[in-house]
Amino acid sequence: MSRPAINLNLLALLLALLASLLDWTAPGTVLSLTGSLPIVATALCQLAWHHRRPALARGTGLAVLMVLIPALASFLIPEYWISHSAWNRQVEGWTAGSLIVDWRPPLLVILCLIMLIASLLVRTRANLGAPQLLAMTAILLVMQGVETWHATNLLSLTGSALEQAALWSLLAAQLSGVAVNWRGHLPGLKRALPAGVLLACLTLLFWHQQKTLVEGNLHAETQAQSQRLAESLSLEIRDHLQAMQRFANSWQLQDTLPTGGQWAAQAAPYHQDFQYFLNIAFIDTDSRIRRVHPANATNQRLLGRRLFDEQPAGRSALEEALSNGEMGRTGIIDLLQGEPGIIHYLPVLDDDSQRPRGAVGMVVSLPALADTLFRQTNPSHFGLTLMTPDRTLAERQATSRLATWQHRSAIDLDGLSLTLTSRPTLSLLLSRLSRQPVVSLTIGLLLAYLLFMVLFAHQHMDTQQRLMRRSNRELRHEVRSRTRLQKEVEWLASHDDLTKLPNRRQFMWDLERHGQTRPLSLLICDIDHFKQVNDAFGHLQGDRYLKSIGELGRDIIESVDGVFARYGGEEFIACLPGHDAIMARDIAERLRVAIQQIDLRHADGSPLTISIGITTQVGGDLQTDTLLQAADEALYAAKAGGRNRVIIAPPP
Ligand SMILES: Nc1nc2c(ncn2[C@@H]2O[C@H](COP(=O)(O)OP(=O)(O)OP(=O)(O)O)[C@@H](O)[C@H]2O)c(=O)[nH]1
Repeated sequence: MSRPAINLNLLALLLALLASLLDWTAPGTVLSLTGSLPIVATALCQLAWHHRRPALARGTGLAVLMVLIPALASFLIPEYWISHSAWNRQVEGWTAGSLIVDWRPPLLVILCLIMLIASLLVRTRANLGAPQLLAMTAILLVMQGVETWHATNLLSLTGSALEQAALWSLLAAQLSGVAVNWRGHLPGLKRALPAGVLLACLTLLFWHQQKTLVEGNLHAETQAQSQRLAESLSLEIRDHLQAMQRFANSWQLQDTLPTGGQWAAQAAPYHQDFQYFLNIAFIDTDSRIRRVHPANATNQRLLGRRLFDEQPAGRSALEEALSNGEMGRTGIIDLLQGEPGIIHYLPVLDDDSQRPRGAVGMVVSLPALADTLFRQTNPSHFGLTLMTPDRTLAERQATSRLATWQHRSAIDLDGLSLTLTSRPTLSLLLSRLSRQPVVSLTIGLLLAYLLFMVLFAHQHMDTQQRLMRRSNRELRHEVRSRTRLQKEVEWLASHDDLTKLPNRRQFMWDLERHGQTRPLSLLICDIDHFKQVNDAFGHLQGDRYLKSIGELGRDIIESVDGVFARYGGEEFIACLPGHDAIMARDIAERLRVAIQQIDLRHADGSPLTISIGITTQVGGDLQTDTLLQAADEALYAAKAGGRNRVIIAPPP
């Protein structure tokens, strides 16, 4: 249980609770509490972990993940799988009018919490990727800081300052509690962590760039939509002016004032097409309203009224038509009907004199005109306002919550400048917002984690292989030295250490090996008066004499494919397979003479000599004891006969 880790966790818990409290008390943001609550739960989960309650920590962590993963999914799943409005339908029952964005924590907070909890679920073990998860949490937190300062996002993707501070504390708590356990994995971490962190950083940069691009495109798209709406308003005005021009011209051929019936019949189709005309009236040269359509009660009351008196704001426009025979248009005025609008006056000219006989007046209600236009867009997509520089003419509220974006489009209304302000709704934007940047971010972070795991495992395997290679080398070395030792032991067991000749036991085996060869001769050689050598020169010199005789004996006997061995003390023994007694005697003589001739002398200067007893088996089974005894007896005879001679034992 690490004290600093617990303190840092408590700090995180305090900060998260404070953030929740502020969210709770802030007006209208009660639902953003959901951003802080998972942080509180994660802090509790970490506290349980640091208090050595792993089961409780795992349970809490899994419960938080069960909330966070659907929240992350709502950022990832394409609109055509689960639409944004479907997500909203899930939550609108919880509190009236709430949207999914009110309930889910910001994207970067979700990712940070998932990393922190995942790190606990893998028991903060380096070989299960905990260092990479915590490093990615740190990178995400840095990104949150950057996003907070340069927030141009459609949605807030970051936690509040308090929430970010709480997340930093949670991260510090985990690091202070577990980093010490990773010391043993330093080579693996050195190889895997830089690559994993680099990929995570690149992923975040790529995500940031993609997100900016996607939001920019969406902004341009909704702005273009707003612009098209403004242009269609201008087109509408132009259309109705052209239509009314035709309407005015149609009266030129008629000499008399149109009857009420004629007027209604002609004006009705136009009114049908342009329903925002409050009326279409015929005004005589004295500015009196003589005919009006539609003939509703309001319009009926206008009949006979003199506009020069009744509507001074429109006088100059009317005079333009009645006096100059040109089309006149009022500015935006308060109409007699009590709403803002504009009136177009089109002269009706006498066909012969081309003098005005009156004018057609078209009264356009701007709220009604705007309404016609507004009806072209879905109220759940945009909030719209039509305004002059100093007054609002018409407004259409959206049925859904508005985003912060606002598009302004200028409208040229036959020389009058209006502004159409459109504000897209949050639902519209979120339903059109591409999920690709968040998908890339999630996949990129997952790949960064996997890259860490692969490199870490690779390094681990490398170390294991190195250790295995080293222990194999040591094992091979051990086997070699044991084999050498074994051979030495075997050699010592079968050889005489002084003369390096086979010893008696080995000789017996060799004799058995040649046991089937006939004839088979056996020689026993004994140095004459060797005791005197020892006595005169000492044992060491005696040993040197023994070695010299051994070397000479081996050379001569092995040159005829025989075996020469030390029989014991100053005695040697030889076996000559395939040699009969005569041949054996010749070889023995050669040996005797050779020894006499080398420079081995007694103290009195006389040469060292040997006596040799020979026996030969020419047939029958090998009778070692008999042979040995016969050779020994022959040797005894040689000694008794005066030494320095070769005696052949009599045949058995
Ligand atoms: N230096 C040395 N002397 C040895 C070794 N083995 C036996 N001897 C000596 O060989 C001598 C044998 O002496 P004896 O058995 O009396 O025989 P001898 O002196 O050779 O006389 P004869 O055999 O009768 O001619 C002894 O003095 C032993 O100590 C050995 O390995 N090294």
